[in-house]
Amino acid sequence: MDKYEQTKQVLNRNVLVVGDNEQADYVNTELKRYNWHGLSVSKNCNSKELINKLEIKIAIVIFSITEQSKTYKLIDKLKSYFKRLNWIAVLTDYDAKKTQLDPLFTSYFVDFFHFPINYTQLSNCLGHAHGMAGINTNKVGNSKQSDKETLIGKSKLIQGLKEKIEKVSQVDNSVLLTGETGVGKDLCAAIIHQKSNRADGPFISINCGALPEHLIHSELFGHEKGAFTGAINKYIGHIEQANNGTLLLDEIGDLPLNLQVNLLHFLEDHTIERLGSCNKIKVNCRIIAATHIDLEHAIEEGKFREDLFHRLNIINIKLPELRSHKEDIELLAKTFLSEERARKLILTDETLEAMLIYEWPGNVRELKNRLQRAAVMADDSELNISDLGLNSQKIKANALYVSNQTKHIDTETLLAAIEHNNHNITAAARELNISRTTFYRLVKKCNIKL
Ligand SMILES: Nc1ncnc2c1ncn2[C@@H]1O[C@H](COP(=O)(O)OP(=O)(O)OP(=O)(O)O)[C@@H](O)[C@H]1O
Repeated sequence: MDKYEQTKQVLNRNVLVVGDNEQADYVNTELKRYNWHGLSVSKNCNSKELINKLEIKIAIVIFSITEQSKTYKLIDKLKSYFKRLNWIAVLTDYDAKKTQLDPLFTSYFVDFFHFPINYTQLSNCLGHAHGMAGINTNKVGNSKQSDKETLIGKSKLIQGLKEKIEKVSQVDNSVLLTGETGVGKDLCAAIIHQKSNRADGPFISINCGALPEHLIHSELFGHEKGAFTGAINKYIGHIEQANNGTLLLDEIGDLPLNLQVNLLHFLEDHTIERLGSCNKIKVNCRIIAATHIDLEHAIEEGKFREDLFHRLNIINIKLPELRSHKEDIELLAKTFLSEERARKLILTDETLEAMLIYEWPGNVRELKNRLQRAAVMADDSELNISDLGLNSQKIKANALYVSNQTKHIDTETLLAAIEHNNHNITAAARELNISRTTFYRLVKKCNIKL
């Protein structure tokens, strides 16, 4: 790198600030005093808003503690644009005595702040994260191969999964990928596409849970100019964009019922109508749907159409939780670390042991995030347990929860959690530290009527 490039890199102190306008503007103004240039995006950011900010390496997201899981989804979505972004959280309503941070929190963020912000500390933290991200980006930029998606793991479960993927890629039927959050459903969908004879076509992915209900219809099916107030231009929807390729419908369980009908029609006759038009357009795309919820239970609850389920479920692949193939943890960890930075990072025996005891509720995503965070935070080349944000208490508590969960969380405990959380299943599952899928399974097993 010549002197000019070096200077440019030092001066390039850009930081993405994700949040509501007023808060983001306030943070940006303060950061300017420390020579940081904040580029704001809203929480409903679209691709146009993001595309000219791709050079950024660090980001701040401002959110309330009640929005933790929503924020993780947003970060996951942004990851498809910014592959190597180091995230810092700013909480609007943190109270050290009362606030309970979600177990996944430390796997998403390198650090967190709350109002009133100490901007000197925030600036130092940004400096550190920016420097480390610089090293990461250079490394990734050199390796074309890293763009290729691969499933890591030598266990029987992952080998079996690879074999299924191989078979499924050779046919053109719809596929339903199920499994807990972070087990690699999106990754498998991308691999199926890459291995199929549609590989030269587009791979389009849409998260049905991340879009407001009134936007999903036009996002999926497109619209004509003037179809509704605000439709200034024609818009080609995701299904049409995926013509000759593959469309991944992520979080299919969140698709509103009325759109489930439209999707079913599409799967039957492979034609769509853009909003505001009666013309049928033929589209040739393969559908892969993914969900971490129990769709059969959603059918019983009247939230998911049975006919659509059977259409999508022609091939069903259930991805294993990381805790059921712990023998892959070392390989996964070493591979992720080797992608992280130029300097070699070593896992000590003690760290590895702790990683094998921990039950990874957020699965491979959590493992990857914790290692990315550790790569930024570690003071030397040996990664220890605290660099991973795992202390021994947390590991034991987590192991206990999961072993309880797999043995017996009794009816009373389930009912109490449902009651405490005003029938909010996500919150009740979180209280018991189990996934929603497991929660529904247990509810079913205990014959509890929700
Ligand atoms: N076996 C694996 N080998 C390599 N990387 C993996 C593996 N499984 C998951 N990952 C990585 O873990 C992260 C999470 O995976 P992915 O987004 O595919 O999970 P998911 O099951 O779709 O989660 P969600 O239900 O929350 O959308 C990604 O970065 C993915 O590349």
